[in-house]
Amino acid sequence: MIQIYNVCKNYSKDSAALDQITLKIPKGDFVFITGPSGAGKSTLLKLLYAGERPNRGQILIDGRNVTRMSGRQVPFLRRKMGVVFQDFKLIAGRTIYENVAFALEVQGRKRYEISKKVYAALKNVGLEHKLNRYPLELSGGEQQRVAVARALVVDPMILIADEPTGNLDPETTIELMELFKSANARGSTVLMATHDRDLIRRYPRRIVTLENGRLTEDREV
Ligand SMILES: Nc1ncnc2c1ncn2[C@@H]1O[C@H](COP(=O)(O)OP(=O)(O)OP(=O)(O)O)[C@@H](O)[C@H]1O
Repeated sequence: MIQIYNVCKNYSKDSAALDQITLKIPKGDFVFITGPSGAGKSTLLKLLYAGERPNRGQILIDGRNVTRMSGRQVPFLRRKMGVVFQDFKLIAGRTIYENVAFALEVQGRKRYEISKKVYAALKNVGLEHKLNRYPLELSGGEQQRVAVARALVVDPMILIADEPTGNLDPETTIELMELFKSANARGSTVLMATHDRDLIRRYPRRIVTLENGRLTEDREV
């Protein structure tokens, strides 16, 4: 369960990126965060993985107060999360295998367990045959599928995706949505920021709309 109470975030004194946001997201939900450019979508997601801190308000994830977490506790919070970005954010100097294995290595998992899980995660996105390649040798759609494998390899409690389909063609977008749907069916709570109205129509889910940092709509379709 994610509980967001009265959260405000200002990057500068005169404008609020988020203004008094209150939101409850039960375990297993699939939520689209939508709204115009600059509405605060990315900021809201960043607060959840402690990439930014709110100026006011509280965020509880599974009963733990993210807003009060020390820097040392943040990596433990992130172990429960998979994050996917529009620009993939793969490490260029590491192979596909190494990119996906990284999160498990940080968790101190055993070598054979890592290789089993990485292979399964890459197979799930149809890229097990490219595990020795480097990110820049792959197409954009393939790179995003690696990023999804990296996010899902930890069996995340929460999958956070910030405009993940922004650089993808329509077919790859559908493949990615199907991967998110099955992760959700396996129990991950999914939060996905998107501008894409067609996508939201195609995959009817809970829709949270932000405008100018305010929550203007929260509906289930
Ligand atoms: N690091 C930052 N420093 C200063 N201002 C920022 C920073 N990040 C975001 N902002 C501002 O906060 C507001 C919300 O930005 P945010 O990126 O959360 O919006 P968004 O809805 O995700 O937009 P987009 O759809 O264009 O990505 C905007 O006015 C933006 O300019």
